[in-house]
Amino acid sequence: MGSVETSNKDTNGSLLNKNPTIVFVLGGPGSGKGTQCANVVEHFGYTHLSAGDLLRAEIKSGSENGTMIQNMIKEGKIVPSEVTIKLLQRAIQESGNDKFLIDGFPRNEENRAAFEKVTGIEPTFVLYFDCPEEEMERRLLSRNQGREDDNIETIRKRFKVFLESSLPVINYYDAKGKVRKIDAARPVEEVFESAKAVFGPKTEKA
Ligand SMILES: Nc1ncnc2c1ncn2[C@@H]1O[C@H](COP(=O)(O)OP(=O)(O)OP(=O)(O)O)[C@@H](O)[C@H]1O
Ligand SMILES: O=c1ccn([C@@H]2O[C@H](COP(=O)(O)O)[C@@H](O)[C@H]2O)c(=O)[nH]1
Ligand SMILES: [Mg+2]
Repeated sequence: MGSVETSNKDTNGSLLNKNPTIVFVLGGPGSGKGTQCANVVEHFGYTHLSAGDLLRAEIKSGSENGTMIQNMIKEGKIVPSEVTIKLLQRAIQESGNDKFLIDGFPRNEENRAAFEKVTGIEPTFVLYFDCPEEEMERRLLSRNQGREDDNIETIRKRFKVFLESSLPVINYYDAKGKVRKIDAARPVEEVFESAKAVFGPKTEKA
């Protein structure tokens, strides 16, 4: 595993020069982050980067970190920041866009601090999909996408990690006035109406 690149013009110049809009999309497992990001992409022209999807693609690619990532995902654990941040940086740079929904990251305080240090970027705001555990559990158990972590044992571990490690990140940004909290326990269309209000008519594609 390599070290995290430090913030400087050579490694991050193109990222910083574009001064991208970054929205962190957070919420418990199964709260509907991916579902709503797809809607936001459609309406507002953002690029959706799911950290979990990038990690799963890394496993499939046969990367040297693949086995480690796979084991951590099976246990619901958080992959080291340096791995996830490198994948995000690469995806941002390859996208050609300047506005991003970063879904499911940062997952803990270390992720958050490392991302800000490496990229020099703070999110414009944080979209937080708030949903009760019973509803998230129901959704995950009927998702049927063949995810190795959608079983009750791993789901419980993921809920625990969310409460202990990810909620503090949301609280950190809340204290800075950056959190836009949405009641995600409603039908998809209603949740999206609330999300639309956050992004606002000014950024909607014609
Ligand atoms: N508002 C909703 N009402 C009912 N079902 C929903 C709603 N939003 C999403 N779902 C369904 O719940 C499941 C989980 O949704 P999704 O994959 O978007 O969640 P997620 O937050 O990205 O989960 P994860 O953190 O595990 O990646 C999917 O099967 C999706 O179709
Ligand atoms: O920043 C991240 C994002 C994800 N993980 C690991 O992946 C799984 C699945 O993530 P989803 O967002 O539900 O797709 C998660 O439980 C972690 O094990 C990560 O380590 N860091
Ligand atoms: Mg998801």
